[in-house]
Amino acid sequence: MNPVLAELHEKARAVLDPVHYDFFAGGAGDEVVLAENEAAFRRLALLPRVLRGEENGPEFPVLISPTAFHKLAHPDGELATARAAGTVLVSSMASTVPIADVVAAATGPVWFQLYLQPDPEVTEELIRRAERAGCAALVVTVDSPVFGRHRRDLAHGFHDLPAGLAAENMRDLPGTPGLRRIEMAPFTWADIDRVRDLTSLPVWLKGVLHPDDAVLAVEHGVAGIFVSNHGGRQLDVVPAALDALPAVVDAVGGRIPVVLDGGVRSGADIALALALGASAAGIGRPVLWGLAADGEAGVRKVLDALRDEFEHVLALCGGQLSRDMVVVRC
Ligand SMILES: Cc1cc2nc3c(=O)[nH]c(=O)nc-3n(C[C@H](O)[C@H](O)[C@H](O)COP(=O)(O)O)c2cc1C
Ligand SMILES: CC(C)CC(=O)C(=O)O
Repeated sequence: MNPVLAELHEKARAVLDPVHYDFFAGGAGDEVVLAENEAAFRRLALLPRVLRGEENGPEFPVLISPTAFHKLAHPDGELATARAAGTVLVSSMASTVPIADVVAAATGPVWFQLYLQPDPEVTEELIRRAERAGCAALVVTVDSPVFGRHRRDLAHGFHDLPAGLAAENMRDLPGTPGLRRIEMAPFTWADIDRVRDLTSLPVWLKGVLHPDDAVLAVEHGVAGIFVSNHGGRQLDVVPAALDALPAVVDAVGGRIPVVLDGGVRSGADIALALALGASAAGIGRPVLWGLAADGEAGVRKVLDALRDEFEHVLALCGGQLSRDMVVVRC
């Protein structure tokens, strides 16, 4: 793990209310997948190429994956994250700052993460809010037909945000004055088609693990996919996100970009994801640790540390990353 990230994690653990720390840190079930996401990177190694001179590698290929409730981490919440981002920020539908304010504060493109809602008018209004705010894409999370079961939250009895905090995008939606609860439901590809018909924004899917679903995503005109197991917070029997990546990349065959998130904690992790065919890596918890430890400056430290380390790893790899450079450790 990058030492800056490790230090910010320790600081976050020390300053956060333990209930909120556990909400951020925890996973589903026995937290097997939570641990595996990081362990999968340790099982792989990179064979660097030599004598390549000065090759131009990819730009800093990191985006901020959507995480809920940033005001639990810091009073400035998503505003601090947006100010620090400087790269794509996928803003959670469950943000504690309305999406228009997130976009206004942002230093890079903002994409809106959407959980489709059972009432289509509610879903449409959320999409319109994202459009009006100036979001550059929609990211529909498809790995959550039901809520994950997080034992740490259940043990603490943590179900609701403290007084004064709310999922601000869920205010004053059709049919409900005031706040509406986020609902999960089992949607279908026809619902994705409807979202595509409703908006001219690029529509990404987040939470694809099966290669056949990746092919369906391409066939349904999706702009890109996130190979993700929701940071180990949904089904605790799936593979590590990194282990699911190569088959999805092969199925997609370069037709759309594939982002990997889950367990990315260093420049080497980013390099491994790219070598296995990801266009970019997403980071979830490290941003929350930076935010909790030091607000906007903390998020910036996370991104700067990863950028610096990734560039160093890339230089040591001869400026290029490809699958033939990845080997399994003995
Ligand atoms: C506290 C927390 C809240 C999350 N909230 C959301 C969310 O609102 N929407 C979503 O699509 N994913 C959500 N995720 C999943 C992240 O987008 C991402 O897939 C995951 O955190 C990546 O793994 P990492 O934390 O190991 O980097 C959340 C993850 C965490 C840890
Ligand atoms: C269910 C959401 C409010 C947040 C989420 O996706 C998560 O906590 O993993």
